[in-house]
Amino acid sequence: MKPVVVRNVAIGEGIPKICVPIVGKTIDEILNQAKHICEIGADVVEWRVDWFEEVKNYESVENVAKQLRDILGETPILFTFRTAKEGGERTIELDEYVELNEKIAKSGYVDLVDVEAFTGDTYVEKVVKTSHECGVKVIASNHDFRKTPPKEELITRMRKMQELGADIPKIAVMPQSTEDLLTLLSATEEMRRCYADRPVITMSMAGTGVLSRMCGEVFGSALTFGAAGKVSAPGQIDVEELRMVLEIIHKSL
Ligand SMILES: O=C1C[C@@](O)(C(=O)O)C[C@@H](O)[C@@H]1O
Repeated sequence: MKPVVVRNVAIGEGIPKICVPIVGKTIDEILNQAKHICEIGADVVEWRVDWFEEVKNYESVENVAKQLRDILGETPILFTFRTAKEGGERTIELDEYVELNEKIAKSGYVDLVDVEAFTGDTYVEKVVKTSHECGVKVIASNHDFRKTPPKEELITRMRKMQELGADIPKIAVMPQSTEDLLTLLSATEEMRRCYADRPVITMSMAGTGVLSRMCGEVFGSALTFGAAGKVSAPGQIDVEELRMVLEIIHKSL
């Protein structure tokens, strides 16, 4: 399995990488969060652009992306518009969604884009193609904020993301029981052992799922989201505490 190398960060090798989301509404909030993340350190920074109040104005989006690049230097930037149907802050027309992702990939200011895998194959493939032409990696994602589908279904979805050409499949699900957490971990482990030819990212959300955000190195999840203040999904823990736990596990393996 080959890691995905973005700037100097090898995702899928060694200790899981920590990604910290920016969830500001205004330009000031976004840039201040970026400065704060620089101080505490992150392997990857996710800009959750669906939170941004000016997201419908592309010029403004690109202008903020440029400033984020200046602030974050060599830290890889993941650009994510999370749609309302997958737990994000707003809805978007499909054509606009594709256009936004393609334009930002072409801008040169971001290193990775997140595309929701079940948007429609042709749309996903279009974003993947354009991103790759620009040297930008693609995370294909899928979220279920209500439940945890069966293991076979989780694996089928991640395999589908590979087939669509994503560099990293990602799946986030909500547990309704401790057994659901085991289902997510078991799907991750089987995916790595039997099917994955690239890194994958998985998490079980909320309190019941929190263990899944820490034990990626054991079961096969290459990156985990940690919070610097505001969380972007239930169950994210503080970056510094998360880093400590990841290191403890890493040392023991
Ligand atoms: O897809 C994900 C994962 C996530 O939902 C989580 O559960 O940590 C947080 C989101 O910001 C990110 O885009």
